[in-house]
Amino acid sequence: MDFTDPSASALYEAVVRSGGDLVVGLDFDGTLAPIVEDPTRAHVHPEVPDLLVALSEVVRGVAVVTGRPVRQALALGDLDQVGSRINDLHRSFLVLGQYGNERWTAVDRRVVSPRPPAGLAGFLREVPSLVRRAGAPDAYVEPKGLAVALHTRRLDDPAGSFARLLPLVTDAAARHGLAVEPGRLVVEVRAPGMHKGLSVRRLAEEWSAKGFLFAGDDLGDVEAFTELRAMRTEGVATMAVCSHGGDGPEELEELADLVVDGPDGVVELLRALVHDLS
Ligand SMILES: O=P(O)(O)OC[C@H]1O[C@H](O[C@H]2O[C@H](CO)[C@@H](O)[C@H](O)[C@H]2O)[C@H](O)[C@@H](O)[C@@H]1O
Repeated sequence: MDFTDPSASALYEAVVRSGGDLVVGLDFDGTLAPIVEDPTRAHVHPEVPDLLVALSEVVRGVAVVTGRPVRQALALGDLDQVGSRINDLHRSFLVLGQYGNERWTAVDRRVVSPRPPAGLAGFLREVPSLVRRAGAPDAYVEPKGLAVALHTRRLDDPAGSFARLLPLVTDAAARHGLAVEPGRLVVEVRAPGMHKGLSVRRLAEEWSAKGFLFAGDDLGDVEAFTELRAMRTEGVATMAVCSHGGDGPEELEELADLVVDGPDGVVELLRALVHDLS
């Protein structure tokens, strides 16, 4: 792997030195799977399944940490099958869904999840009026069990619709005691209190990580990147990788140690990691 930035190169070498004590956390959409118009058709890059298995053999653990419900990520990423293969090798693999609220491990093979937040049913009743008032009546509404995501990517004016929808949704979510998670032409409403930063911290503790590499592409990954910075001051070798593409947020790029070119770039990096750790 060629690094143009010497500080990224030094961080990568430190992460590689953590070897068998390294944890790799990977976001799903925009990181393992290219962004597509229809969220039900977001499949992982074809090399991802084999790479996750190969990676699991040379690191302490591999985790997919996503805003998606676990079951969706398992289906779209063929991750159930990946989990079986990794389990057969007696290595560690898990999927944390809905920003860490749901958990699935290759050993237990069942989704552990809390109940939907109390305010969600009330918020859902308001959705038709919210999208109408935002001039986005055809926004795609993605029910997620513990949350709901409102997508504007397939509308005539995706960015304008998103900008009009966000304040209305933020106000309604607050009235129902819910949190708002804006993303790439999507705004999600969910329970407060959990985010990818906490997920990263707990994974590092669970797997006694001496190194942690995390790759993500969206605002929902900001807390994970921030947590990696904190862990670095505590002596853990960390690297935050931004999977750059199209409408991804500048804020994440600014926090990143390395910016790669979308899922293709993530795959190239994971390939290098497997090679350098073997
Ligand atoms: O944490 P992630 O794995 O990145 O999940 C975040 C959200 O991703 C999905 O939406 C995004 O990807 C779609 C498919 O490429 C795209 O159409 C949409 O515009 C993106 O925002 C997913 O649908 C959401 O539920 C996730 O929360």
